[in-house]
Amino acid sequence: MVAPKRSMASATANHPPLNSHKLLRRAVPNRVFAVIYACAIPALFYHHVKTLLRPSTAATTVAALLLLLADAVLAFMWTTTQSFQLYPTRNEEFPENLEKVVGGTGAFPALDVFICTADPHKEPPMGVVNTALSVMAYEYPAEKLSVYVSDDGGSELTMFAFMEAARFAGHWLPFCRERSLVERSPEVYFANNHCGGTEIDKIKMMYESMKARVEHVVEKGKAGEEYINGDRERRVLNKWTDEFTRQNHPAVIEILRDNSRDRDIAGNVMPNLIYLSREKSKDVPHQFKAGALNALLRVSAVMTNAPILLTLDCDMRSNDPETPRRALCYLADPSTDQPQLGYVQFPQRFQGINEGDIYCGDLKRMFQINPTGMKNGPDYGGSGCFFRRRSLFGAPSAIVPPEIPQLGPEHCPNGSIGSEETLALAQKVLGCKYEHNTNWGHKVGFRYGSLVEDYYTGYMLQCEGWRSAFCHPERAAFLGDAPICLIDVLNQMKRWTIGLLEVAFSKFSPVTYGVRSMGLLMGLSYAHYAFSPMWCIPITVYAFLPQIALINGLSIFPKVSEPWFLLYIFLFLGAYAQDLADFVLAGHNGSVRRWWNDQRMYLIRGLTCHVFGTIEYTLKSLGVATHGFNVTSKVLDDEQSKKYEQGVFEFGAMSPMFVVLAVAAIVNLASLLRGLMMVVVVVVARRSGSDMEGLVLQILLACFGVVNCWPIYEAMFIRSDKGRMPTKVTLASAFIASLLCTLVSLA
Ligand SMILES: O=c1ccn([C@@H]2O[C@H](COP(=O)(O)OP(=O)(O)O[C@H]3O[C@H](CO)[C@@H](O)[C@H](O)[C@H]3O)[C@@H](O)[C@H]2O)c(=O)[nH]1
Ligand SMILES: [Mn+2]
Repeated sequence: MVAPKRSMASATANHPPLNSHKLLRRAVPNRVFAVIYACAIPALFYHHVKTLLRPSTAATTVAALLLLLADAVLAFMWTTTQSFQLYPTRNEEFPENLEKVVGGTGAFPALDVFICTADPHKEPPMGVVNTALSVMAYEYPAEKLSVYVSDDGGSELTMFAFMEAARFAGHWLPFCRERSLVERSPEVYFANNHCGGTEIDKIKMMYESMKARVEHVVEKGKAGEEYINGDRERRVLNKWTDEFTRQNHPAVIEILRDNSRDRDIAGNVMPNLIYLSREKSKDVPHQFKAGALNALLRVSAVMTNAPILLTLDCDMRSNDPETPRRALCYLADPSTDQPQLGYVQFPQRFQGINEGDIYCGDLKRMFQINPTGMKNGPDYGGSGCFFRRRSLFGAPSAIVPPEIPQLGPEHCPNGSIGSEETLALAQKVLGCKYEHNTNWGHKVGFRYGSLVEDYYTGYMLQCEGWRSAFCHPERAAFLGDAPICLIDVLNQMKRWTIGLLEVAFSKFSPVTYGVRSMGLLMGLSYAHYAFSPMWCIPITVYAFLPQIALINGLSIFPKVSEPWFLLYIFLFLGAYAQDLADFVLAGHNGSVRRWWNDQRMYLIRGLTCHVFGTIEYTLKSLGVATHGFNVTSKVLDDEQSKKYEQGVFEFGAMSPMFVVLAVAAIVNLASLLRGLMMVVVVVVARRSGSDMEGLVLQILLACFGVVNCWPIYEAMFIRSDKGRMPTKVTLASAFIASLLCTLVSLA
């Protein structure tokens, strides 16, 4: 599979390799294909110009102009995708050599783990607890491991859950180690291990009773007296006074486990576990997740200041206790460009995706395929990323020191994490006004200004000269929850659309600033995402224009007998075939069925979240509206889960996005029927098909649209369950569709 010439392993004369980086053989066909395709594109534009110059009616001119615009966007997007195709690589790690190279575990660097949560109702505390327990149980020296949980929900429910978890951890961690468990999230472990044994039963009961208590408290919205364990817990929960609200509260910081003091039931050191909720005030913008991460960055600097950090979303549990060692294969490798390696990104992988992955929840292209092709390493994905702390403080060559030395990456915290002095400073750096007139969010830490703070931060770090490494072991290092409800998926993508456009049209746009800072290919990679909302232009044009033209008997594409016809076929099939090949070759469930659903989601997004996100972005830029970070729900509704598992689309919500989808579905169906009728007339009347020749591409396109829209027809006309398309949406769409077709025919 690999071309040995370009392979680079990290071994030197002195030590065995920790990782290898190889160019895949498919680089050659990819490049050849890129050249051929690149020649076909100008031919298409030549054809467009010729069509435009021909004398024609107003309708055909408008159609030709729209097609030209759509194809120009497609050509731009194609160009950006080439940045992932020319250098496809594969990395491999050799953690078995780590001790030999670095020295024993005693020489491992300390590791601070950041877990973000923001809403106890959308992100159930038991899920967050499981994530935290799974990383506390990492196969890593406990005296070097600290887990920090940031709660932007400022919730006593989450606090309560963590006090319970801290106690349970004392039993759970030795249990995992003694048995060398691979699965260290108790929820998943107990769900998969039925065969008991007294000890397993005992700890399982302990877990179940903790879970019941936490869930009960969450349901009631308050920890009743009977759930509170001792004075200390009471004191902690008393911080939640009546004035304490989610948007307005003082900073809370609670050390739940302290590795200088606490031991598990087997007498081993336990990792630090720290809960914090930064100060919030309605008048001070809190910068969403980026703000939370910067608060974490500061508090951890004051307390432990580990040189390596791991960021995790609250639903991204560890699925492999060896993961930090894998990350060290890059971060501790003495033979790579050490000083420039800023972070190691593991792909976000998801649990509970249905067999066909109908909503493209895997986001395989974004998380698994594209990162392998980025020349300077992948972008930052928000979760499952090990950073070198130093990389968040300015370029590799020029450190940007924070406003107080205690926060700097080189500072050595002395004293215990619970000392009065440390806690006072921690409290101070959690203040909501702390960042005023500092570099936080601009030159230091996670970057502000985009709702996709992950993408933006990785981008800015790479512009500064940091590199990154992609680490994708066979067994997923982390597993998270993907939204399983179509409207949730679309709303998530709408938030991303807004965030990406914020970067695309900033002074740091990848096409200008990015290309200048990182070179053409890396600039294009980032441009591919920043401008991805532009997909909505060609997708909307191709979903409506040819179909409406067909209904009106207007030909807008070349005839079958013209050579241009073949050009269209090549461009379409060529792009699709390459896309399919990429998807399947990437492995990890790369079935043709999943690919088909993946491409359908591209079309759906193009008609919905990209359009609505762009509108919201524009309104925001004009100062008409604002938008926040709408946290994706991680709650699983039983009925919805069942539906999802069966692979049935869920439309049971009133949303303008569904109206657009339904209109497109109806227009495509009507157009296909009209086209087929015309064919039948030609055949029955035994006329020559020459006047049909110009409509063949349009009929094929309508057919493609209809096949893609199948779940929408089912939801509109066949299903009767709760997840069907609301009747109001269907009626409104039918009305709009007919209006659209009539208006055009009048024009
Ligand atoms: O004000 C906020 C908002 C969100 N979060 C946390 O951010 C994480 C991601 O939020 P989620 O609703 O799950 O967003 P997703 O769209 O699923 O997340 C993707 O997109 C985000 C950017 O939009 C990235 O931050 C994430 O890492 C990436 O997985 C969660 O742990 C939240 O608790 C906060 O801490 N504070
Ligand atoms: Mn998420």
